Amino acid sequence: MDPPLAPPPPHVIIFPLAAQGHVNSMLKLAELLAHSGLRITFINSEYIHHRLLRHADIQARFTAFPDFRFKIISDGLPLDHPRSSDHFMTTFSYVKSITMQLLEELVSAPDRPVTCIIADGILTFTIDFAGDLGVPVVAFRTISASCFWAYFCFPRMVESGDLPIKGDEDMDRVVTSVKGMEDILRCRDLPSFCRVADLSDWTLQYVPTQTLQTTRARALILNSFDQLEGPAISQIRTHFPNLYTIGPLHSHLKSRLSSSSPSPSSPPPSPASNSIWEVDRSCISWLDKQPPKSVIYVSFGSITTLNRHDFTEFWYGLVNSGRRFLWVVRPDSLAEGGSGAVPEELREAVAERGCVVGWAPQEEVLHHGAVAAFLTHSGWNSTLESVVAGKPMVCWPCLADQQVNSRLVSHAWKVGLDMKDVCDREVVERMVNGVMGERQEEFAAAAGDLARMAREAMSEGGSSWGNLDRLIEDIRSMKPSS
Ligand SMILES: O=c1ccn([C@@H]2O[C@H](COP(=O)(O)OP(=O)(O)O[C@H]3O[C@H](CO)[C@@H](O)[C@H](O)[C@H]3O)[C@@H](O)[C@H]2O)c(=O)[nH]1
Ligand SMILES: C[C@H]1CC[C@@H]2C(C(=O)O)=CO[C@@H](O)[C@@H]21
Repeated sequence: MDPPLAPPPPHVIIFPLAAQGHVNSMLKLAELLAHSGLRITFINSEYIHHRLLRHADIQARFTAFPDFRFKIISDGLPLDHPRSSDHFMTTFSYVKSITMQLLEELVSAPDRPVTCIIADGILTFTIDFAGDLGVPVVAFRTISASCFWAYFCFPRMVESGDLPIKGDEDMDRVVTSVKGMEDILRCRDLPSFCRVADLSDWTLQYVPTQTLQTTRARALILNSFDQLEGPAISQIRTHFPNLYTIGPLHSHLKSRLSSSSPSPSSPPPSPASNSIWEVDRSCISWLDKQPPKSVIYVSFGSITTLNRHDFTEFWYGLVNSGRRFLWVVRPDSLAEGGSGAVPEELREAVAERGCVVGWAPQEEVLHHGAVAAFLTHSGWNSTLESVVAGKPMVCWPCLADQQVNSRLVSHAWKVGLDMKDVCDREVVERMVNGVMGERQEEFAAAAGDLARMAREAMSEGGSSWGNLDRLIEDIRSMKPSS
Protein backbone atom coordinates (compact mmCIF):
# COMPACT_ATOMS: atom_id res chain seq x y z
CA MET A 1 0.00 0.00 0.00
CA ASP A 2 1.32 3.48 -0.94
CA PRO A 3 2.41 5.56 2.10
CA PRO A 4 -0.09 8.36 2.96
CA LEU A 5 0.61 11.55 1.04
CA ALA A 6 2.30 14.26 3.13
CA PRO A 7 -0.13 17.12 3.88
CA PRO A 8 0.47 20.20 1.67
CA PRO A 9 2.53 22.99 3.31
CA PRO A 10 0.59 25.82 4.98
CA HIS A 11 -0.76 28.35 2.44
CA VAL A 12 -0.48 32.03 3.42
CA ILE A 13 -2.14 34.89 1.55
CA ILE A 14 -0.19 38.18 1.88
CA PHE A 15 -2.24 41.36 1.30
CA PRO A 16 -0.34 44.73 1.30
CA LEU A 17 -1.58 48.24 0.67
CA ALA A 18 -0.73 48.91 -2.99
CA ALA A 19 2.18 51.27 -2.24
CA GLN A 20 5.94 50.91 -2.73
CA GLY A 21 6.75 51.30 0.96
CA HIS A 22 4.25 48.58 1.95
CA VAL A 23 4.86 46.17 -0.90
CA ASN A 24 8.60 46.43 -0.32
CA SER A 25 8.63 45.07 3.22
CA MET A 26 5.74 42.63 2.67
CA LEU A 27 7.48 41.12 -0.37
CA LYS A 28 10.56 40.62 1.80
CA LEU A 29 8.37 38.79 4.34
CA ALA A 30 6.82 36.74 1.51
CA GLU A 31 10.27 35.69 0.36
CA LEU A 32 11.29 34.76 3.91
CA LEU A 33 8.18 32.61 4.40
CA ALA A 34 8.52 30.99 0.95
CA HIS A 35 12.15 30.28 1.77
CA SER A 36 10.98 28.41 4.88
CA GLY A 37 8.73 26.17 2.75
CA LEU A 38 5.35 27.88 3.08
CA ARG A 39 3.03 28.30 0.10
CA ILE A 40 2.44 32.00 -0.67
CA THR A 41 -0.20 33.91 -2.62
CA PHE A 42 0.80 37.59 -2.82
CA ILE A 43 -1.98 40.03 -3.69
CA ASN A 44 -0.65 42.80 -5.92
CA SER A 45 -2.43 45.68 -7.58
CA GLU A 46 -2.13 45.65 -11.37
CA TYR A 47 -0.35 49.03 -11.19
CA ILE A 48 2.33 47.79 -8.76
CA HIS A 49 2.70 44.37 -10.40
CA HIS A 50 3.10 45.83 -13.87
CA ARG A 51 5.91 48.09 -12.61
CA LEU A 52 7.60 45.37 -10.54
CA LEU A 53 7.74 43.14 -13.63
CA ARG A 54 9.30 46.01 -15.60
CA HIS A 55 11.80 47.28 -13.01
CA ALA A 56 12.48 44.51 -10.48
CA ASP A 57 13.54 40.88 -10.81
CA ILE A 58 10.43 39.47 -9.13
CA GLN A 59 9.59 36.98 -11.90
CA ALA A 60 12.99 35.31 -11.70
CA ARG A 61 13.17 35.55 -7.93
CA PHE A 62 9.81 33.99 -7.16
CA THR A 63 9.80 31.25 -9.77
CA ALA A 64 12.45 29.74 -7.49
CA PHE A 65 9.44 28.85 -5.28
CA PRO A 66 7.13 26.59 -7.31
CA ASP A 67 4.25 27.18 -4.92
CA PHE A 68 4.48 31.00 -5.06
CA ARG A 69 1.59 32.80 -6.78
CA PHE A 70 0.72 36.45 -7.45
CA LYS A 71 -2.97 37.38 -7.44
CA ILE A 72 -3.53 40.60 -9.37
CA ILE A 73 -6.33 43.00 -8.43
CA SER A 74 -7.32 46.52 -9.45
CA ASP A 75 -6.82 49.36 -6.96
CA GLY A 76 -9.73 51.16 -8.59
CA LEU A 77 -7.61 53.70 -10.47
CA PRO A 78 -6.56 53.73 -14.15
CA LEU A 79 -2.99 52.52 -14.72
CA ASP A 80 -1.88 56.00 -15.83
CA HIS A 81 -3.21 57.70 -12.65
CA PRO A 82 -0.31 59.61 -10.95
CA ARG A 83 -1.12 58.04 -7.55
CA SER A 84 0.23 60.88 -5.39
CA SER A 85 0.21 60.53 -1.61
CA ASP A 86 -3.48 61.40 -1.16
CA HIS A 87 -4.82 58.76 -3.54
CA PHE A 88 -4.75 56.08 -0.83
CA MET A 89 -7.90 57.44 0.77
CA THR A 90 -9.70 56.68 -2.51
CA THR A 91 -8.24 53.23 -2.94
CA PHE A 92 -9.00 52.15 0.64
CA SER A 93 -12.75 52.20 -0.04
CA TYR A 94 -12.43 50.57 -3.47
CA VAL A 95 -10.19 47.75 -2.19
CA LYS A 96 -12.59 47.19 0.73
CA SER A 97 -15.47 46.84 -1.76
CA ILE A 98 -13.76 43.98 -3.64
CA THR A 99 -12.06 42.18 -0.72
CA MET A 100 -14.90 39.83 0.30
CA GLN A 101 -15.29 38.42 -3.21
CA LEU A 102 -11.51 38.24 -3.63
CA LEU A 103 -11.09 36.20 -0.44
CA GLU A 104 -14.05 33.94 -1.28
CA GLU A 105 -12.36 33.12 -4.60
CA LEU A 106 -8.98 32.41 -3.00
CA VAL A 107 -10.35 30.42 -0.06
CA SER A 108 -12.62 28.28 -2.26
CA ALA A 109 -9.76 27.07 -4.53
CA PRO A 110 -9.82 23.29 -3.83
CA ASP A 111 -6.10 22.79 -4.60
CA ARG A 112 -4.88 25.59 -2.31
CA PRO A 113 -6.66 25.50 1.05
CA VAL A 114 -5.79 28.73 2.92
CA THR A 115 -4.11 28.52 6.33
CA CYS A 116 -4.06 32.23 7.18
CA ILE A 117 -3.93 35.72 5.76
CA ILE A 118 -1.17 38.23 6.59
CA ALA A 119 -2.93 41.53 5.89
CA ASP A 120 -1.55 45.06 5.90
CA GLY A 121 -2.46 46.60 9.25
CA ILE A 122 -4.02 49.56 7.43
CA LEU A 123 -6.56 47.19 5.82
CA THR A 124 -8.19 45.69 8.92
CA PHE A 125 -11.52 45.15 7.14
CA THR A 126 -9.77 41.96 5.98
CA ILE A 127 -10.17 40.61 9.54
CA ASP A 128 -13.97 40.68 9.28
CA PHE A 129 -14.19 39.24 5.77
CA ALA A 130 -11.70 36.45 6.56
CA GLY A 131 -13.49 35.76 9.85
CA ASP A 132 -16.71 35.09 7.92
CA LEU A 133 -14.75 32.51 5.92
CA GLY A 134 -13.16 30.93 8.99
CA VAL A 135 -9.64 32.07 8.10
CA PRO A 136 -7.37 33.68 10.75
CA VAL A 137 -5.70 37.01 9.99
CA VAL A 138 -2.27 38.12 11.18
CA ALA A 139 -1.83 41.90 10.80
CA PHE A 140 1.47 43.35 9.50
CA ARG A 141 1.81 47.11 10.05
CA THR A 142 4.67 48.46 7.93
CA ILE A 143 5.38 51.56 10.05
CA SER A 144 7.52 51.92 13.18
CA ALA A 145 6.33 50.41 16.46
CA SER A 146 6.56 53.91 17.96
CA CYS A 147 4.16 55.37 15.41
CA PHE A 148 1.85 52.36 15.69
CA TRP A 149 1.74 52.94 19.47
CA ALA A 150 1.10 56.69 19.04
CA TYR A 151 -1.91 55.90 16.82
CA PHE A 152 -3.06 53.30 19.38
CA CYS A 153 -3.01 56.02 22.08
CA PHE A 154 -5.23 58.32 20.00
CA PRO A 155 -8.29 57.95 22.35
CA ARG A 156 -6.09 58.73 25.39
CA MET A 157 -4.64 61.77 23.60
CA VAL A 158 -8.14 63.11 22.94
CA GLU A 159 -9.32 62.31 26.49
CA SER A 160 -6.30 64.04 28.07
CA GLY A 161 -6.61 67.10 25.83
CA ASP A 162 -3.32 66.39 24.03
CA LEU A 163 -5.46 66.39 20.88
CA PRO A 164 -6.65 68.35 18.98
CA ILE A 165 -3.58 70.49 18.30
CA LYS A 166 -4.91 74.02 18.54
CA GLY A 167 -2.48 75.82 16.24
CA ASP A 168 1.16 76.72 15.70
CA GLU A 169 1.62 77.80 19.27
CA ASP A 170 0.92 74.24 20.32
CA MET A 171 3.48 72.45 18.14
CA ASP A 172 6.23 72.33 20.79
CA ARG A 173 3.86 71.34 23.59
CA VAL A 174 4.97 68.02 25.13
CA VAL A 175 2.54 65.13 24.61
CA THR A 176 2.13 63.23 27.90
CA SER A 177 -0.50 60.61 27.02
CA VAL A 178 1.55 58.27 24.82
CA LYS A 179 2.68 55.93 27.63
CA GLY A 180 6.39 55.11 27.55
CA MET A 181 7.17 58.01 25.20
CA GLU A 182 6.31 60.91 27.52
CA ASP A 183 9.86 62.32 27.35
CA ILE A 184 10.16 62.37 23.60
CA LEU A 185 7.00 63.40 21.74
CA ARG A 186 5.88 66.97 21.14
CA CYS A 187 2.80 67.86 19.10
CA ARG A 188 4.97 68.40 16.01
CA ASP A 189 6.37 64.86 16.35
CA LEU A 190 2.94 63.20 16.19
CA PRO A 191 1.89 61.63 12.85
CA SER A 192 1.10 64.34 10.29
CA PHE A 193 -2.60 63.37 10.29
CA CYS A 194 -2.85 64.84 13.85
CA ARG A 195 -2.22 68.35 12.47
CA VAL A 196 -5.91 69.14 12.13
CA ALA A 197 -8.15 71.04 14.57
CA ASP A 198 -11.20 68.99 13.59
CA LEU A 199 -11.16 65.61 15.34
CA SER A 200 -13.76 64.29 12.90
CA ASP A 201 -11.27 64.65 10.01
CA TRP A 202 -11.58 61.48 7.88
CA THR A 203 -7.88 60.51 7.84
CA LEU A 204 -7.43 61.38 11.51
CA GLN A 205 -10.25 58.96 12.26
CA TYR A 206 -9.37 56.24 9.72
CA VAL A 207 -5.70 55.56 10.51
CA PRO A 208 -5.97 55.39 14.35
CA THR A 209 -9.18 53.34 14.00
CA GLN A 210 -7.37 50.82 11.80
CA THR A 211 -4.66 50.67 14.44
CA LEU A 212 -7.14 50.02 17.28
CA GLN A 213 -8.96 47.41 15.16
CA THR A 214 -5.70 45.45 14.89
CA THR A 215 -6.39 43.92 18.34
CA ARG A 216 -9.01 41.74 16.57
CA ALA A 217 -6.30 40.04 14.48
CA ARG A 218 -4.82 36.75 15.72
CA ALA A 219 -1.37 38.34 15.91
CA LEU A 220 0.63 41.42 14.95
CA ILE A 221 3.88 41.57 12.95
CA LEU A 222 6.10 44.67 13.09
CA ASN A 223 9.14 45.42 10.96
CA SER A 224 11.29 46.44 13.91
CA PHE A 225 13.46 44.90 16.62
CA ASP A 226 13.22 44.92 20.40
CA GLN A 227 16.38 46.92 21.11
CA LEU A 228 15.47 49.61 18.56
CA GLU A 229 12.03 50.54 19.89
CA GLY A 230 11.92 49.06 23.39
CA PRO A 231 9.55 51.60 25.02
CA ALA A 232 6.84 51.31 22.35
CA ILE A 233 7.24 47.55 21.85
CA SER A 234 6.87 46.80 25.57
CA GLN A 235 3.68 48.91 25.66
CA ILE A 236 2.28 47.23 22.53
CA ARG A 237 2.93 43.79 24.05
CA THR A 238 0.44 44.58 26.85
CA HIS A 239 -2.31 44.71 24.19
CA PHE A 240 -0.93 42.16 21.70
CA PRO A 241 0.25 38.95 23.41
CA ASN A 242 1.04 37.53 19.95
CA LEU A 243 3.49 40.16 18.76
CA TYR A 244 6.26 39.29 16.27
CA THR A 245 9.02 41.88 15.91
CA ILE A 246 11.04 40.43 13.03
CA GLY A 247 12.81 43.41 11.45
CA PRO A 248 14.76 44.91 9.83
CA LEU A 249 13.15 42.65 7.21
CA HIS A 250 15.30 43.76 4.26
CA SER A 251 18.40 42.68 6.11
CA HIS A 252 16.82 39.71 7.89
CA LEU A 253 16.11 38.21 4.47
CA LYS A 254 19.75 38.60 3.42
CA SER A 255 20.87 37.11 6.73
CA ARG A 256 18.70 34.02 6.22
CA LEU A 257 19.70 33.57 2.58
CA SER A 258 23.40 33.91 3.49
CA SER A 259 23.16 31.41 6.32
CA SER A 260 21.54 28.85 4.01
CA SER A 261 23.79 29.54 0.99
CA PRO A 262 25.94 26.54 -0.10
CA SER A 263 29.14 28.25 0.98
CA PRO A 264 28.55 30.55 3.98
CA SER A 265 31.82 32.28 3.14
CA SER A 266 30.24 33.43 -0.15
CA PRO A 267 29.41 37.19 -0.23
CA PRO A 268 25.91 38.10 1.03
CA PRO A 269 23.36 38.10 -1.83
CA SER A 270 22.95 41.52 -3.46
CA PRO A 271 19.76 43.20 -2.21
CA ALA A 272 16.78 41.96 -4.20
CA SER A 273 15.02 44.88 -5.84
CA ASN A 274 11.33 45.49 -5.20
CA SER A 275 11.46 48.81 -7.03
CA ILE A 276 8.53 50.07 -9.06
CA TRP A 277 10.81 52.64 -10.67
CA GLU A 278 13.68 52.06 -13.08
CA VAL A 279 16.89 51.86 -11.07
CA ASP A 280 19.71 54.06 -12.48
CA ARG A 281 22.95 52.29 -11.52
CA SER A 282 25.15 55.04 -12.94
CA CYS A 283 25.19 56.52 -9.42
CA ILE A 284 27.20 53.52 -8.20
CA SER A 285 29.91 54.25 -10.79
CA TRP A 286 29.82 57.89 -9.69
CA LEU A 287 30.13 56.89 -6.01
CA ASP A 288 33.09 54.62 -6.87
CA LYS A 289 35.00 57.74 -7.94
CA GLN A 290 34.31 59.71 -4.73
CA PRO A 291 36.53 59.77 -1.61
CA PRO A 292 35.41 57.68 1.39
CA LYS A 293 32.62 59.19 3.50
CA SER A 294 32.47 62.31 1.34
CA VAL A 295 28.89 62.07 -0.03
CA ILE A 296 25.48 62.82 1.42
CA TYR A 297 22.75 60.66 -0.15
CA VAL A 298 19.41 62.43 -0.60
CA SER A 299 16.09 60.65 -1.18
CA PHE A 300 12.50 61.40 -0.13
CA GLY A 301 10.97 57.98 -0.86
CA SER A 302 8.40 56.86 -3.39
CA ILE A 303 5.43 59.20 -2.82
CA THR A 304 6.70 62.48 -1.34
CA THR A 305 6.61 65.45 -3.73
CA LEU A 306 8.27 68.86 -3.23
CA ASN A 307 7.01 72.29 -4.22
CA ARG A 308 9.29 74.60 -6.19
CA HIS A 309 10.31 76.62 -3.11
CA ASP A 310 11.46 73.53 -1.19
CA PHE A 311 13.26 72.13 -4.23
CA THR A 312 15.18 75.37 -4.65
CA GLU A 313 16.08 75.56 -0.95
CA PHE A 314 17.47 72.02 -1.04
CA TRP A 315 19.46 72.77 -4.21
CA TYR A 316 21.08 75.87 -2.66
CA GLY A 317 21.56 74.23 0.76
CA LEU A 318 23.31 71.19 -0.73
CA VAL A 319 25.52 73.26 -3.05
CA ASN A 320 26.35 75.81 -0.34
CA SER A 321 27.33 73.01 2.07
CA GLY A 322 30.32 72.38 -0.18
CA ARG A 323 29.73 68.62 0.14
CA ARG A 324 29.36 66.00 -2.59
CA PHE A 325 25.77 64.77 -2.92
CA LEU A 326 23.78 62.05 -4.66
CA TRP A 327 20.12 63.12 -5.00
CA VAL A 328 17.20 60.95 -6.12
CA VAL A 329 14.76 63.16 -8.02
CA ARG A 330 11.90 60.91 -9.18
CA PRO A 331 10.30 62.03 -12.48
CA ASP A 332 7.14 62.89 -10.50
CA SER A 333 8.93 64.57 -7.56
CA LEU A 334 7.79 68.11 -8.24
CA ALA A 335 4.32 68.82 -6.82
CA GLU A 336 3.53 71.35 -9.54
CA GLY A 337 4.96 69.13 -12.30
CA GLY A 338 8.13 69.90 -14.22
CA SER A 339 11.55 68.36 -13.88
CA GLY A 340 12.93 69.97 -10.72
CA ALA A 341 15.86 71.05 -12.88
CA VAL A 342 18.97 72.57 -11.33
CA PRO A 343 18.79 76.40 -11.01
CA GLU A 344 21.03 77.88 -13.75
CA GLU A 345 23.51 79.51 -11.35
CA LEU A 346 24.13 76.19 -9.57
CA ARG A 347 24.77 74.08 -12.65
CA GLU A 348 28.58 74.32 -12.51
CA ALA A 349 28.77 73.35 -8.84
CA VAL A 350 26.33 70.47 -9.32
CA ALA A 351 28.33 69.19 -12.29
CA GLU A 352 31.43 69.26 -10.10
CA ARG A 353 30.09 67.71 -6.88
CA GLY A 354 26.63 66.34 -7.52
CA CYS A 355 24.94 63.34 -9.08
CA VAL A 356 21.18 63.22 -9.76
CA VAL A 357 19.26 60.05 -10.68
CA GLY A 358 15.55 59.24 -11.02
CA TRP A 359 15.75 56.17 -8.74
CA ALA A 360 18.75 54.56 -7.02
CA PRO A 361 19.62 51.08 -5.68
CA GLN A 362 19.15 52.55 -2.22
CA GLU A 363 20.30 49.67 -0.01
CA GLU A 364 23.51 49.40 -2.06
CA VAL A 365 24.02 53.17 -1.98
CA LEU A 366 23.62 53.33 1.80
CA HIS A 367 26.26 50.62 2.23
CA HIS A 368 28.71 52.32 -0.17
CA GLY A 369 31.93 53.52 1.46
CA ALA A 370 31.70 56.94 -0.18
CA VAL A 371 28.36 57.68 1.53
CA ALA A 372 28.71 59.43 4.88
CA ALA A 373 25.10 60.32 5.67
CA PHE A 374 21.49 60.21 4.44
CA LEU A 375 19.14 63.19 3.96
CA THR A 376 15.82 61.39 4.17
CA HIS A 377 12.06 61.94 4.55
CA SER A 378 12.13 59.32 7.34
CA GLY A 379 9.95 56.71 5.65
CA TRP A 380 10.23 53.60 7.80
CA ASN A 381 11.97 51.39 5.22
CA SER A 382 14.56 54.11 4.50
CA THR A 383 15.08 54.66 8.23
CA LEU A 384 15.70 50.94 8.86
CA GLU A 385 18.01 50.71 5.85
CA SER A 386 20.08 53.62 7.19
CA VAL A 387 20.14 52.06 10.67
CA VAL A 388 21.45 48.75 9.27
CA ALA A 389 24.00 50.56 7.09
CA GLY A 390 25.20 52.54 10.13
CA LYS A 391 24.70 55.90 8.41
CA PRO A 392 23.67 59.07 10.30
CA MET A 393 20.60 60.91 9.02
CA VAL A 394 19.27 64.40 8.42
CA CYS A 395 15.47 64.02 8.57
CA TRP A 396 12.93 66.07 6.68
CA PRO A 397 9.63 64.29 7.44
CA CYS A 398 6.58 65.05 5.27
CA LEU A 399 3.71 62.63 5.86
CA ALA A 400 2.05 60.12 8.17
CA ASP A 401 4.54 58.25 10.40
CA GLN A 402 7.58 60.17 9.19
CA GLN A 403 7.25 62.82 11.91
CA VAL A 404 7.53 60.17 14.64
CA ASN A 405 10.43 58.40 12.91
CA SER A 406 12.52 61.58 12.55
CA ARG A 407 12.13 62.23 16.30
CA LEU A 408 13.41 58.72 17.07
CA VAL A 409 16.50 59.45 14.95
CA SER A 410 17.33 62.75 16.65
CA HIS A 411 16.17 62.23 20.25
CA ALA A 412 15.83 58.49 20.99
CA TRP A 413 18.74 56.99 19.06
CA LYS A 414 20.76 60.25 18.61
CA VAL A 415 22.02 59.16 15.18
CA GLY A 416 21.15 62.35 13.34
CA LEU A 417 19.34 65.67 13.14
CA ASP A 418 15.65 66.45 12.69
CA MET A 419 14.93 69.24 10.18
CA LYS A 420 11.20 68.98 10.85
CA ASP A 421 8.89 71.74 9.58
CA VAL A 422 11.71 73.80 8.08
CA CYS A 423 12.94 74.02 4.48
CA ASP A 424 15.51 76.77 4.24
CA ARG A 425 18.89 76.78 2.48
CA GLU A 426 20.82 77.94 5.56
CA VAL A 427 19.30 75.20 7.71
CA VAL A 428 19.92 72.55 5.02
CA GLU A 429 23.56 73.67 4.76
CA ARG A 430 23.99 73.71 8.56
CA MET A 431 22.43 70.28 9.10
CA VAL A 432 24.32 68.61 6.25
CA ASN A 433 27.57 69.94 7.70
CA GLY A 434 26.36 68.98 11.18
CA VAL A 435 26.28 65.27 10.34
CA MET A 436 29.28 65.39 8.00
CA GLY A 437 31.50 67.88 9.82
CA GLU A 438 32.05 68.71 13.47
CA ARG A 439 29.68 66.06 14.88
CA GLN A 440 30.39 63.39 12.28
CA GLU A 441 32.30 61.10 14.65
CA GLU A 442 29.65 61.39 17.38
CA PHE A 443 26.83 60.44 15.02
CA ALA A 444 28.85 57.75 13.22
CA ALA A 445 29.67 56.07 16.55
CA ALA A 446 26.03 56.04 17.65
CA ALA A 447 24.92 54.82 14.22
CA GLY A 448 27.54 52.09 14.39
CA ASP A 449 26.19 50.89 17.73
CA LEU A 450 22.64 50.75 16.34
CA ALA A 451 23.82 48.83 13.28
CA ARG A 452 25.49 46.29 15.57
CA MET A 453 22.26 45.84 17.55
CA ALA A 454 20.36 45.32 14.28
CA ARG A 455 22.86 42.69 13.16
CA GLU A 456 22.51 40.87 16.50
CA ALA A 457 18.69 40.92 16.27
CA MET A 458 18.56 39.29 12.86
CA SER A 459 21.39 36.84 13.30
CA GLU A 460 20.69 33.26 14.41
CA GLY A 461 19.91 33.41 18.13
CA GLY A 462 18.83 37.06 17.88
CA SER A 463 15.38 38.39 18.83
CA SER A 464 14.08 38.94 15.28
CA TRP A 465 15.46 35.61 14.08
CA GLY A 466 13.76 33.78 16.96
CA ASN A 467 10.49 35.68 16.50
CA LEU A 468 10.34 34.76 12.82
CA ASP A 469 10.90 31.09 13.69
CA ARG A 470 8.08 31.40 16.24
CA LEU A 471 5.77 33.02 13.64
CA ILE A 472 6.44 30.22 11.15
CA GLU A 473 5.72 27.57 13.81
CA ASP A 474 2.53 29.43 14.75
CA ILE A 475 1.42 29.36 11.11
CA ARG A 476 2.28 25.66 10.80
CA SER A 477 0.08 24.97 13.85
CA MET A 478 -2.97 26.58 12.19
CA LYS A 479 -5.50 24.30 10.48
CA PRO A 480 -6.09 25.20 6.79
CA SER A 481 -9.60 26.17 5.73
CA SER A 482 -11.33 23.00 4.56
O1 LIG B 1 15.81 55.90 -5.13
C1 LIG B 1 15.25 55.15 -4.34
C2 LIG B 1 14.44 55.61 -3.28
C3 LIG B 1 13.84 54.69 -2.43
N1 LIG B 1 14.04 53.36 -2.64
C4 LIG B 1 13.39 52.37 -1.77
O2 LIG B 1 12.02 52.67 -1.65
C5 LIG B 1 11.58 52.36 -0.32
C6 LIG B 1 10.86 53.59 0.21
O3 LIG B 1 10.19 53.23 1.40
P1 LIG B 1 10.07 54.26 2.62
O4 LIG B 1 11.39 54.81 2.96
O5 LIG B 1 9.35 53.54 3.72
O6 LIG B 1 9.25 55.49 2.06
P2 LIG B 1 7.84 55.59 1.27
O7 LIG B 1 7.95 54.99 -0.07
O8 LIG B 1 7.46 57.00 1.36
O9 LIG B 1 6.87 54.69 2.18
C7 LIG B 1 5.52 54.82 2.63
O10 LIG B 1 5.30 53.63 3.41
C8 LIG B 1 6.16 53.49 4.55
C9 LIG B 1 5.86 52.18 5.20
O11 LIG B 1 4.53 52.15 5.65
C10 LIG B 1 5.99 54.66 5.49
O12 LIG B 1 6.89 54.55 6.58
C11 LIG B 1 6.22 55.95 4.75
O13 LIG B 1 5.98 57.06 5.60
C12 LIG B 1 5.28 56.02 3.57
O14 LIG B 1 5.46 57.23 2.87
C13 LIG B 1 12.81 51.99 0.50
O15 LIG B 1 12.85 50.59 0.71
C14 LIG B 1 13.98 52.42 -0.38
O16 LIG B 1 15.10 51.56 -0.28
C15 LIG B 1 14.84 52.90 -3.66
O17 LIG B 1 15.02 51.69 -3.82
N2 LIG B 1 15.43 53.81 -4.49
C1 LIG C 1 -0.72 57.38 3.04
C2 LIG C 1 -0.58 56.62 4.38
C3 LIG C 1 -1.90 56.27 5.01
C4 LIG C 1 -1.55 55.24 6.02
C5 LIG C 1 -0.34 54.46 5.41
C6 LIG C 1 0.66 54.32 6.48
C7 LIG C 1 0.30 53.46 7.66
O1 LIG C 1 0.07 54.02 8.74
O2 LIG C 1 0.23 52.22 7.48
C8 LIG C 1 1.84 54.97 6.46
O3 LIG C 1 2.20 55.76 5.43
C9 LIG C 1 1.61 55.51 4.15
O4 LIG C 1 2.24 54.42 3.60
C10 LIG C 1 0.12 55.30 4.21
